[in-house]
Amino acid sequence: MRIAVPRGAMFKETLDMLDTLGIDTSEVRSNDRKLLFEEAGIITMRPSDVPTYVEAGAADIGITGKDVLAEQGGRGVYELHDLGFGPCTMVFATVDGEDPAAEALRRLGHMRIATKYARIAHDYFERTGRQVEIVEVKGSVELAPLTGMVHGIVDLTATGTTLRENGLIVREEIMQSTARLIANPVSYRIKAAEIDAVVEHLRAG
Ligand SMILES: Nc1ncnc2c1ncn2[C@@H]1O[C@H](COP(=O)(O)OP(=O)(O)OP(=O)(O)O)[C@@H](O)[C@H]1O
Ligand SMILES: O=P(O)(O)OC[C@H]1O[C@H](OP(=O)(O)OP(=O)(O)O)[C@H](O)[C@@H]1O
Repeated sequence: MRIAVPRGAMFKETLDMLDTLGIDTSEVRSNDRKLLFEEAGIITMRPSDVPTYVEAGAADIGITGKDVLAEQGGRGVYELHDLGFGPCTMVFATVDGEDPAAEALRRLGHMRIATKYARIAHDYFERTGRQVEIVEVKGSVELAPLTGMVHGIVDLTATGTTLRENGLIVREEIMQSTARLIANPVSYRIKAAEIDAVVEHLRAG
């Protein structure tokens, strides 16, 4: 069985979880640049690429954030288990101390929002009856409103440090996210016993 493992924020806890399944992750831990670990059956990548590899069957199962799955909605993968780690919240945030009257007026019109999560942001504002123009950025989203380029951001927060350090405050919470175990639908049938054993083990905690 091949497993798609996200590097970055969920990397260490993912490897700790795989250890509990009896998978030897020592080579992965000691190798920053290598991507495919044949013996352990692990391939490593950015969290947002995990659904792509799992959907294509290049990995049988994978670990990624609920936020990633929401943003990429409609992927052909099964979501098997909430792993609980990697908690964070998708929020709408703006510059602190802004004039409430100006904000109320703007809500009647058109807001410009910077985000890496265009679909989540678009759907959220549409659902709540507001028109927005989405400005897609690749990272450090918190910078965008400080330059006046946008009125607010939709981004993940965990400790709140990044927002605070940049003078931004949470206006609205959009969704909670944690790491999820996903599976390729064909693998889920062909390797049912193996994958079921993993899920059972995780459910048992
Ligand atoms: N404190 C956190 N901040 C941001 N993301 C977190 C946090 N804790 C867990 N996560 C999860 O980790 C993912 C982001 O991980 P990371 O920052 O390593 O990725 P990235 O380099 O931004 O890659 P990508 O381009 O795939 O989003 C999020 O999608 C989320 O599910
Ligand atoms: O609330 P905090 O604990 O401060 O964490 C939130 C920050 O972490 C993430 O950024 P990441 O490090 O993934 O970089 P990015 O902005 O380039 O995506 C996220 O986009 C926030 O910027």
